[in-house]
Amino acid sequence: MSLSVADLSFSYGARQALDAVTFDIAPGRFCALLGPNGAGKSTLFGLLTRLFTTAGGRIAVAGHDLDTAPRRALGAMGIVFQQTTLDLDLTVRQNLRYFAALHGISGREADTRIDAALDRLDMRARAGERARALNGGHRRRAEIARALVHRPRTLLLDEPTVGLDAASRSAITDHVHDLCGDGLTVLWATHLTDEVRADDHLLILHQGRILRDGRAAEITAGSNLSDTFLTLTRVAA
Ligand SMILES: Nc1ncnc2c1ncn2[C@@H]1O[C@H](COP(=O)(O)OP(=O)(O)OP(=O)(O)O)[C@@H](O)[C@H]1O
Repeated sequence: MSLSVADLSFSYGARQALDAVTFDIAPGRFCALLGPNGAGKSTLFGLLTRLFTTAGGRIAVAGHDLDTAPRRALGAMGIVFQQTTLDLDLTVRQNLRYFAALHGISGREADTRIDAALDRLDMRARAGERARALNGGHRRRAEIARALVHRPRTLLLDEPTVGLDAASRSAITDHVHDLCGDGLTVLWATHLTDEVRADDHLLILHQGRILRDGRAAEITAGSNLSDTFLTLTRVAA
């Protein structure tokens, strides 16, 4: 499995944010983690990226246990956080070069990888522009390209379309779906049902618990996802 999470629980003091969360994502799959505000998506991302830790449960990335082999596990992961982390005064290429250097990649090898990552997001023509000059959608694409430079096996994105207009949102959702299939696995957190496709692996998270885990089309069973999601999250509220 590309990403394996078993029996993960987490509390902020008395408030339980995750309750025995368990799922596996197969290599090359796009997995949508769909949950309303407060479902626990960011908490799960915090644990996956080791921003914080919890005593119980287990996380493995590309077979590497996050507790016992954190460098390998984190090295197999690309991460795009909700808030932008580009240096707005640097060009797109400089931002990616800086990130590559942090991973010990420099010189011609870095440039080759950066060009390939920018091509995957259709961003090569923007490489020389300062991040500040880009619109929100292109900044996000630059960040996604940056997260691919070290060739991760699994890409995590925490609500990557927040604050974007409809056209940029749809373009980024398409781009990231296109990234899957050649071995890259994606975990995409969202509260927007229109970002999920029928063939996606879908996890519905509500109040810290996984309510559904399967192919989106099977979960909706002919109904539309928005209705299914509202019904599920209303019933369990
Ligand atoms: N630092 C904190 N201290 C206390 N409770 C917190 C803290 N961070 C989150 N919570 C609570 O934990 C639960 C899960 O929050 P989390 O931010 O993980 O959800 P989310 O699905 O990412 O929501 P959103 O879409 O609003 O970001 C919520 O009930 C939230 O109020």
